[in-house]
Amino acid sequence: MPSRDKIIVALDVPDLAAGEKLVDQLFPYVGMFKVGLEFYTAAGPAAIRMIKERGGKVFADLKLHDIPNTVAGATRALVRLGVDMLNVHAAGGRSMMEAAAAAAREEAAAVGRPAPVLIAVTVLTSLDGEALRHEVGIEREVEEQVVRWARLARDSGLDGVVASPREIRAIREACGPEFVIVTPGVRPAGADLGDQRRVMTPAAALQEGASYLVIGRPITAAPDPAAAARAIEREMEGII
Ligand SMILES: O=c1ccn([C@@H]2O[C@H](COP(=O)(O)O)[C@@H](O)[C@H]2O)c(=O)[nH]1
Repeated sequence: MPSRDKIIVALDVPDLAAGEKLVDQLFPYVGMFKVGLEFYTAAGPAAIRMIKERGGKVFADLKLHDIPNTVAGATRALVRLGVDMLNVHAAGGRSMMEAAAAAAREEAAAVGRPAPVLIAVTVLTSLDGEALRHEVGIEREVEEQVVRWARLARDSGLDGVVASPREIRAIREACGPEFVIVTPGVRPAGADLGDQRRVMTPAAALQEGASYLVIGRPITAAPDPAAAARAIEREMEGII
């Protein structure tokens, strides 16, 4: 897979015009874009349609987390919008994830499209072990909790997980080579970490076995986003 197809650019922008500008700058170099909470809340389904109209793929990073019936309904709506990947929180449990998987499968068949890749968010990459234990109240090491949720996601019929690059090896060992591992928390050497806590460079994340890298601010906040994306791709070329 060429490196451009391994990168998912996080469009964390306040309005449709800002999203359009970035997609127009980046689409030749990046194949998939992530619409997350900020962009979707600001622009709604138009954010997804704008990317699809330009030929890009969409990861709807809405981190669904609710009772199974509600998550199934939201999943069906996202499938109808034509997203290529979407996610739910593993913390929602088995019934919720099974409901999402069934809804994705059934709605995709009903509209005659391939089912989107369905993944579960594990431990947010902004949390370190200290915060997981003392703030969230989970008395396990981060890696152990991530693998626990990855197994649950797999057993609930999901295709993969969102996790930090630091847990990739353990997830691969537990869930196998076909399991999709999407990793935010990616920072080129020397880049500002911002609110991220569990990070690796793009090349290191790829070497660990990531399926896709989610990269936002190191590309979108750069003076020339296309140049920043291409520099990251060049760093990755040597690994693929
Ligand atoms: O654990 C998670 C889950 C999702 N994200 C999202 O990824 C991007 C990362 O953006 P950067 O600017 O590269 O930090 C962002 O949209 C998050 O909502 C995550 O970071 N960690």
